[in-house]
Amino acid sequence: MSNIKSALTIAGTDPTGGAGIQADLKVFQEREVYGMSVITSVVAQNTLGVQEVQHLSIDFIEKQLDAVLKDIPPQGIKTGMIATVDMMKLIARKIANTNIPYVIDPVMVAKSGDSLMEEESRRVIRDVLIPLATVVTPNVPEAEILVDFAIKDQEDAKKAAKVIVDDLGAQAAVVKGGHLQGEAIDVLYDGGEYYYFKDARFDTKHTHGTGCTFSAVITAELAKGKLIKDAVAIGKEYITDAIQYSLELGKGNGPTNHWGYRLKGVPNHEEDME
Ligand SMILES: Nc1ncnc2c1ncn2[C@@H]1O[C@H](COP(=O)(O)OP(=O)(O)OP(=O)(O)O)[C@@H](O)[C@H]1O
Ligand SMILES: Cc1ncc(CO)c(N)n1
Repeated sequence: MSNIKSALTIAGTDPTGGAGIQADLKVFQEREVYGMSVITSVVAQNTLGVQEVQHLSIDFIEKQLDAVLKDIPPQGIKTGMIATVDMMKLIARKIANTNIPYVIDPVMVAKSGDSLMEEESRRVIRDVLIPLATVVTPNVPEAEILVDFAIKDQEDAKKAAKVIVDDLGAQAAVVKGGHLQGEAIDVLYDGGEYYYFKDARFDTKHTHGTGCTFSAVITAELAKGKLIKDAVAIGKEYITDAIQYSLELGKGNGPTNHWGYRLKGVPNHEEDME
């Protein structure tokens, strides 16, 4: 079994299982890579929002990272919620000297509107972590903060992806269109070409954890050795199916659900035709 591929997520938690570490591990399992996790912050949250956050100490995050990296080096790494500057600097130091594909989901604000990152960290993620990234996967509000201009349409999203690569130093960037109007179109720029990933938009509020799930698929596929554009294509197809079958669980925004699609049940949500 020496050709087993493993992936590591470094992120915060969601005890209701729809976002963060829990969502990432479910995706890794679905994509048939061995999933591992390092927790940065423990988050009391659910489908309604974030109630409280407790950060783990830098020392303890470092111990977790060493435990994994010295024992089972992964073929793909992703980071999600990294709330503080010190956490970012530690992670940069640990990842900088590896050649492992690295996906950054620059989680700043939860869908509920709750902040998941300190203000000062927004500059540090841009300056310290993004230059190390194989792929960065911002949503529109996150991309706006990273590039410092407003994104109103696909042309702006394209410009933002180019700035993240050419000026900020990532190998590739996908600006996700979930927050724009119309079809759900994500734009990938890899330093050479633009690729557009276009799919149906579903009329549902059950989209908790879509960003985590999408970036975890990309990480799993990079771990298997896929090209960036192919990994993103698989991520897009997966998240579209998982949103179509997302679950009316909880009192707020329910989680995505890929096995619903796999089992070919009746779709839970209709395509948004407007
Ligand atoms: N209603 C929808 N129907 C279909 N696809 C969607 C919908 N909303 C988002 N997507 C897709 O889901 C993926 C994640 O995009 P989104 O912009 O929602 O991420 P996000 O805001 O980072 O998510 P979160 O913060 O909840 O984890 C993208 O591929 C996007 O195009
Ligand atoms: C821990 C965590 N990471 C990311 C998100 C993004 O939605 C969330 N809600 N919680």
